[in-house]
Amino acid sequence: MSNPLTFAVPKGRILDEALPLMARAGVVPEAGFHDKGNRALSFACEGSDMRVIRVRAFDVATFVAHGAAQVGIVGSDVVEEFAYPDLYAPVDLAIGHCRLSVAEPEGQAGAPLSSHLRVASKYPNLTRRHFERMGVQAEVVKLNGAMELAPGLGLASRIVDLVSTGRTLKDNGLVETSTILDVSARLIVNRAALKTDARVGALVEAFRALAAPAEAA
Ligand SMILES: Nc1ncnc2c1ncn2[C@@H]1O[C@H](COP(=O)(O)OP(=O)(O)OP(=O)(O)O)[C@@H](O)[C@H]1O
Ligand SMILES: O=P(O)(O)OC[C@H]1O[C@H](OP(=O)(O)OP(=O)(O)O)[C@H](O)[C@@H]1O
Repeated sequence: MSNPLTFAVPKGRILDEALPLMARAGVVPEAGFHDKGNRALSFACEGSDMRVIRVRAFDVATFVAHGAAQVGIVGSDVVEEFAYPDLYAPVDLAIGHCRLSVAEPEGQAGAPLSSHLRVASKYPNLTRRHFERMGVQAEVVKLNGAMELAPGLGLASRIVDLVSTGRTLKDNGLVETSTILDVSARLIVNRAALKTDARVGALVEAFRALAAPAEAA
């Protein structure tokens, strides 16, 4: 029998929307996966030679790019930030919608950009690339959360972070000044595994069929 196929999912907010899609594609982790007290990170799947691993969102891309997992689900923000050559994102799952945006303190918005800026973000590559396109050199202060605090505490003049409702920015006195990327969750696969393991191609087709818009009746 072949090795189990490893499917990586992020442990946080995409998961609730991803699980029903996964079930329709035949990926159903065993009951223990849903037990909040269970500290296991790897779960067998019902009726298939597959296992689901639960990791942090950025690590989903790393596991799949290195072939430690063959398939995964992750936001396009993460796919674009890493731009791993061995990672292929063939299906837009149309869940986990948000956007990656620049934000700054309310009173400062609209002021001209200087040629050098300090920006706080969890996305150093996308941030640098965005400001480069505008002829601005951005020094990125890498944070892993609570970016919204940075401008008020003098750590950076701007932030680049995910925005959905806009509530977090508003509650922290910031305004969105431009959008860098519209984000949704993607099915990702390891390119080599796609070529060598027919189960990977079959999963891509199963998710593609789910994501395709329903045909008019
Ligand atoms: N406000 C939001 N609205 C919708 N989708 C979001 C929002 N914030 C993040 N996302 C999506 O969810 C992903 C984060 O997923 P998740 O919360 O599972 O990560 P995590 O592994 O818990 O994160 P962390 O590494 O910060 O602990 C992001 O990469 C993005 O694609
Ligand atoms: O526009 P909103 O609907 O307010 O959502 C935006 C917030 O959601 C994300 O954080 P998350 O809740 O995932 O927590 P984190 O700070 O741990 O990343 C993001 O980093 C923002 O802080």
